[in-house]
Amino acid sequence: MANSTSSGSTKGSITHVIFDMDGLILDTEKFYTEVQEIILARYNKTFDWSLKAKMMGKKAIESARIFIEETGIDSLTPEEFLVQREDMLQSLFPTSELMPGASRLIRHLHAKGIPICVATGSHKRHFELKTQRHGELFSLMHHIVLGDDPEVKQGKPSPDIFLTAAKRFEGGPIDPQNILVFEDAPLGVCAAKSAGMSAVMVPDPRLDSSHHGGADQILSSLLDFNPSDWGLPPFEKAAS
Ligand SMILES: O=P(O)(O)OC[C@H](O)CO
Ligand SMILES: [Mg+2]
Repeated sequence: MANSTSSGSTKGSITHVIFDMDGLILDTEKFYTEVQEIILARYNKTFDWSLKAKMMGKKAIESARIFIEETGIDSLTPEEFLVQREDMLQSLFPTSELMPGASRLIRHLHAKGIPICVATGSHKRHFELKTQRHGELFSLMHHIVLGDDPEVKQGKPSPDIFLTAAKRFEGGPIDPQNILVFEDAPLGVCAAKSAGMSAVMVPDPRLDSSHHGGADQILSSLLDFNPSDWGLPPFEKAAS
């Protein structure tokens, strides 16, 4: 995938950064895919990325409803789908690994004094499991907004979660024009843009490019991010 940038974004005015978590900081989307494939097989159906694109980034119950609607599995309710996947997810999440370039970028921005936070559709119980091995890295975040936060009325693509995250920075609410969001999911990019923020998308390469619309910049990996493109302090060394 070629890296690309669209015009019209507010490059140079970025003062704050919001990170998505699943599929962006942590390589956890593969767990959701694996578990969905297992459940679909029970109903003689197969997984496809257009379904995943509609589910990624949403709150659990919202994505479960989409799963049932889109697959037409009428013998399963969204709540039962969540129960079926829970044991499998609970054993996979504690093994979560970082996505390439995530640690380097988070540590760099933190060291340069750029306020950073996380806005994830993931709820608290899953967040704790996923971040078990990464507590020190997540402690660099000024704050973390979770999908089950009472202020987040609707999941992505609603802007709720990003506007809540903008409020909670020191001196908040921060003007959305000064915020850069990193996202892997089409609905996440849509939420960031609806919030009036700039969005860098780092999509899974298997996601069809028709789902890339709306992002201000598309990257193959966080390792390819150049802070100077956005007026942020440059890395001192090239990525290794
Ligand atoms: O991509 P996130 O971090 O918003 O997480 C959302 C769900 O938990 C997984 O798609
Ligand atoms: Mg994500």
